[in-house]
Amino acid sequence: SHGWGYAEHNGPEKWCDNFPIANGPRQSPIDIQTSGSSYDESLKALKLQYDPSTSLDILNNGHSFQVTFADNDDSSTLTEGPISGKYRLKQFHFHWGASDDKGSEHTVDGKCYPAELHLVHWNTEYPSFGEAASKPDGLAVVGVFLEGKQTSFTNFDPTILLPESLDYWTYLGSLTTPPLLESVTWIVCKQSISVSSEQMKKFRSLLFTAEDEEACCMVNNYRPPQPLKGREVRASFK
Ligand SMILES: CCN[C@H]1CN(CCOCC)S(=O)(=O)c2sc(S(N)(=O)=O)cc21
Ligand SMILES: [Zn+2]
Repeated sequence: SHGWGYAEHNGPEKWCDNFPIANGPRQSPIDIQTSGSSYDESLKALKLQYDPSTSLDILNNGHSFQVTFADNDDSSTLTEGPISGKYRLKQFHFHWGASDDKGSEHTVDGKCYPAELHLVHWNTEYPSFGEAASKPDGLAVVGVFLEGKQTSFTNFDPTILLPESLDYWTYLGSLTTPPLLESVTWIVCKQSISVSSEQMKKFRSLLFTAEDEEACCMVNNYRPPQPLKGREVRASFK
C-alpha cells in the first residue's frame, strides 16, 4: 500500500524515495552524546505556559495518537529556552516500541527509552502553522523521554506532562516523520517522566490500521537516530 509508515516496505529506510530531504544536513532524531554536548550559559530556562482548556481532540492519525490544541491565540505557548519570540502549542504525540528496550526517537549515549513525548509548537512570527512548518525557525518541539517504572509517580503535574527538571539539550533538526522538514529547533529534556507498564501496554494496543483492515498493532513508530553532520548540541545545564 502506498504512503509512508514504519514497516519494512515503507519505513524509515525507504522514506528517502519520496522525501529526499531524509538525507539532508539537519535530520532528526539524533543520538545525544553527552560528552559531545557543550554547556551554554546563555541558554535560558524553558517557559511553558499551557492552558488545558485549549485542548481540542485526541486522534489516531495512523502513525501515532495525538492531542490537538486550539492555536488561534496565545493561550498555550513556549517562550525563552533556546528560542526567540513566542511559539504556540499545536499538538502533542508519542513514539514507542514493541517492548521497553526501544521506542524513543532520540537516544542518550546510545540509551533508548520505551517511549518519547513530543510537544509541537510553531513560531507566531509566521501567519499559520502550515506556513511555519517549512521555515528553518518555524517549529520548536519539546521531547520528553518516558521511562518504564513500577512505582507510582509523585509530584507529577498531570496537566503539563513534564518532568520537574526542565534541563535540556538543544540542536537544529527536522520533523522525524515525512515530510521531514528541516524546520525544528529540538529541545530534549534530560529528565524522563515515568509511566507504568500498564500504560505502555495501552500504547501498544493501538492500531496502525483502520477498523475495516486487518489489525496491525501500532508499535515501533519511531525513526532511528540520523547523522549529526557537524551540528552542535548545546546543554542548558552543567
Ligand atoms: C504523522 C505526521 N507527523 C508530522 C505532522 N506535522 C507536520 C505537517 O507538516 C506539513 C505542514 S507536525 O508538525 O505536527 C509533526 S511534528 C513531528 S515530530 N515527530 O518531529 O515531532 C511530526 C509531524
Ligand atoms: Zn514526534
